[in-house]
Amino acid sequence: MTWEEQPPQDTGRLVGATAEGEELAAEAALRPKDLAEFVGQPKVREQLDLVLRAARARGGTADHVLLSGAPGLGKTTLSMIIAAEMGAPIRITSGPAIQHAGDLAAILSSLAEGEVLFLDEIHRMSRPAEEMLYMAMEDFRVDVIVGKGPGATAIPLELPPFTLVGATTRAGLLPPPLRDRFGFTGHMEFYAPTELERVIHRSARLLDVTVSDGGAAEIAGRSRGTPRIANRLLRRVRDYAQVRGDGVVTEEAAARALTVFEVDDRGLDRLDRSVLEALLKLFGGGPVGLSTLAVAVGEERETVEEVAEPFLVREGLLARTPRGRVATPAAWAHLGLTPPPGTPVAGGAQEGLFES
Ligand SMILES: Nc1ncnc2c1ncn2[C@@H]1O[C@H](COP(=O)(O)OP(=O)(O)OP(=O)(O)O)[C@@H](O)[C@H]1O
Ligand SMILES: [Mg+2]
Repeated sequence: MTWEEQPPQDTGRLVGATAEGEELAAEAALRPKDLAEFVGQPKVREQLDLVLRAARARGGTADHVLLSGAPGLGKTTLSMIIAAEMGAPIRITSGPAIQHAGDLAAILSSLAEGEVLFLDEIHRMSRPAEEMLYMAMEDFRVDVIVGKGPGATAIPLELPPFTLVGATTRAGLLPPPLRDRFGFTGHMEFYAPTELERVIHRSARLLDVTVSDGGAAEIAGRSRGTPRIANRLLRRVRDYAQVRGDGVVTEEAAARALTVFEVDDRGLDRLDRSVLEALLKLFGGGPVGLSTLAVAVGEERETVEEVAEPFLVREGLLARTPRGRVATPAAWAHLGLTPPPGTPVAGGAQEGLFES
């Protein structure tokens, strides 16, 4: 994928992992400000803590950091924490915003010493900008090209030392020379339910909402391992508790609210359930081709493949096989249906049915 192409977005879904518009302001208010406040990701937290402490002790600038992980897991939040922990200002931009090398040169040449440059969606930067970045990261220098054709000259420009923090949801798409120039890569994992409960309790305090332990657990279980979704569900459950209850988010209020908003106890929404239901009820659990499945649920192929399926696969409810999509026993159980006799058993039992 290059910077021009965009995957289908899942914004507008209550359980969508991406965010835009007004929600970004709501999110900013809930961002942890330092590493101690940042919940979960014990490995990345410990590694970053060492990297930053060492840099501070040396009185220098921290090495470049690459943060990779699915949307909503805290990459932007961590980049701001890195700046805060280093006592440095932060400049925020993104791959798609930098189309020409000149755009990048302008940003780089205006950085202050020690400043953190946060480059979101770094895998979507244009090729010429990427090449300029290599030299900037390694030698703190860029060559600014003046003029065109045979008369063009490269004017070297010294840069102050800075820390590049790159974020990507697709680390595999980064060219190796770029990946190699980061001193440290933090891989963000999906959060465990108990970690999400802590995120929810923390956000509830900031939003001034009372949430019981049961209420937090109920929301956490439906949040798909993602703090962004946990915070969003918390806001909707708070609305429900305020209008239909006494404002307190109990286990029961949370379960009822999320039933109203059609997010089931495993975090599946209407789209996910309709894909699963079609697979089970119309096609006996598969295998069925993606296009047929998409027509059956009245969605675009890409929507089914890129918006609904990844989570269903991650949850072990659906498998992609060379012969088509297949439901797992867990899918039948989740929808409370009994597989017809002779249904292929998932879990690799049938040879050739599942991808290696
Ligand atoms: N570890 C955490 N502890 C508490 N809150 C968190 C944590 N991680 C993320 N959040 C909250 O989740 C929301 C989304 O986080 P953030 O914007 O950092 O995700 P992201 O990885 O940058 O997502 P994207 O890939 O869409 O840019 C923010 O409101 C943030 O406060
Ligand atoms: Mg982000």
